[in-house]
Amino acid sequence: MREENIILRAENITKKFAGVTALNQVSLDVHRAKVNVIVGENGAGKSTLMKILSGVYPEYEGTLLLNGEEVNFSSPKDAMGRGIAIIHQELNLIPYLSITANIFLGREIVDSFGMLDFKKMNQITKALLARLECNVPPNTLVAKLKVGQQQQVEIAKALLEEAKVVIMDEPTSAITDAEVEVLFRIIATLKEQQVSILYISHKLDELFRIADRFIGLRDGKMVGTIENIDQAKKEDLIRLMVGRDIKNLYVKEDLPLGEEVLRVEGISLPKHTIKSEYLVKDVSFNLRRGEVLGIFGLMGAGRTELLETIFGLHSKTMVGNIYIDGQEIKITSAMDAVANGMGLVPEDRKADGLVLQMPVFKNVSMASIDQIVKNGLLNSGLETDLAKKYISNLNIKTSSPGQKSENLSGGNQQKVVLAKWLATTPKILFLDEPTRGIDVNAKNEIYHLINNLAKEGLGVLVVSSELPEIMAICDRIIVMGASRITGVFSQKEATEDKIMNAAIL
Ligand SMILES: Nc1ncnc2c1ncn2[C@@H]1O[C@H](COP(=O)(O)OP(=O)(O)OP(=O)(O)O)[C@@H](O)[C@H]1O
Repeated sequence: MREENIILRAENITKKFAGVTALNQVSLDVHRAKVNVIVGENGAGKSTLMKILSGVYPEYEGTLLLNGEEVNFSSPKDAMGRGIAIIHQELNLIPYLSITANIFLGREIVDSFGMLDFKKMNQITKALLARLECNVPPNTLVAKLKVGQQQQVEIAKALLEEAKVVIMDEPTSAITDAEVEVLFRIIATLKEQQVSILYISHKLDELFRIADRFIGLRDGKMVGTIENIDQAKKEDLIRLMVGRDIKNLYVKEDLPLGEEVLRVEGISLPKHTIKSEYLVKDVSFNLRRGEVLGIFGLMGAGRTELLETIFGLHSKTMVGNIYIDGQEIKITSAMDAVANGMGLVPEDRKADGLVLQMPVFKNVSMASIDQIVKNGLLNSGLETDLAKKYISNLNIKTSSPGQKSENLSGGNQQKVVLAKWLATTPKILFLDEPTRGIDVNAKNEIYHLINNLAKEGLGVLVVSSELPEIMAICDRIIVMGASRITGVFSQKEATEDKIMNAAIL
């Protein structure tokens, strides 16, 4: 690669946190006007590296060169001023400001009287949004936008600063398939405009669509690159990430099923705003011990709302009946659900699953107080042992059980939420997108774990929007479309075509 085609170079970058070396002598090049993809397992150091490149962490060892010139960014603003923008997984917009106000925050245009020139700012915003195929009026409040559109606003912000390098950290984790297509077109246009992209994602299929090259990180070290994408196979990518082949990507064991553990009949959930419309409409199914039942649907199909309704989170507005072990029960809160042997691993781990400020061991034990209280006193030995067991079983990468949960990598935070619910030893487990943000190796581990839970007699209900995942791990698949059930398939009958056709009914 000729020097002028390298926009950004990292030389021997080391970053240490208390007790953890997140990056160890990492050297790599970012190629100009290419999609440079960073791959690696959970905790490999990808996000830490992106944060150094974008000025979030000004303190590190080693050297950064931008267009051959040494740089040291003191803040994200400083990096942005030098043409490096980052689009974080959790978007950073202010919901109750307009798109224009968000885009121009801190660099507002004023007219000759010193007044904010909204006309001009709206015009520029409109033009930026048009470049991104987003036709929403610039004065729309950000709170009213879908996640995909909010991401487009973040990209528009980067374009306004004429960013030369745009860093995207798992940009497709919360957007619809249609929005992913728009994002990929935007990336292609940015490349034509000589913008360089640094991209992180665990979705291997999408990476093959957009990557120009792969850079592998493992345990904080740079392990190599794949430059010749056309000839690369999925196995090559997995080897780069994990350091070995993962043979036999998981397929569910065919286990004998036990008695019915859960049955729901006629579950409906009206919308708060318009009572004649429904988020969940007349859903009935049963779940047996040892069964892994999948719920597939496109975004907005009502899958998450269905799980929440059964779990007692909408008890005031729901209708329908719930039976556990053949007995009808009324569940009016999450506490009721837990007392009746249910566990729910939610989709949004930061909002619903994890207290980020708390150490790992507290998050693990939080829903299992009865197991760690002896004679009315909390037994901290039992509490730590419980955490250690799950840290080991789920292979959670943390410097110690006492580490603050917010310091764990995204994928490892997800595993802590899973541990919290497994520790309650439920008989019915709801998993909502359990492997979002989880690397290919850990995904396999989680699939085996689900299988083992089923073997022990749990009934498992899994919501997933990844078709290959749902087809590999479930005995039976319910498809939802427009708030109702539109198809049910056994693992043997299910094909991608049949499931997709039912989902878009
Ligand atoms: N602020 C922090 N304090 C302590 N340790 C940290 C901090 N930030 C990251 N780490 C640790 O550094 C390592 C690398 O984390 P990083 O978030 O960069 O991984 P990642 O490759 O982005 O993982 P994922 O795919 O799960 O998002 C992990 O072991 C993590 O626990």
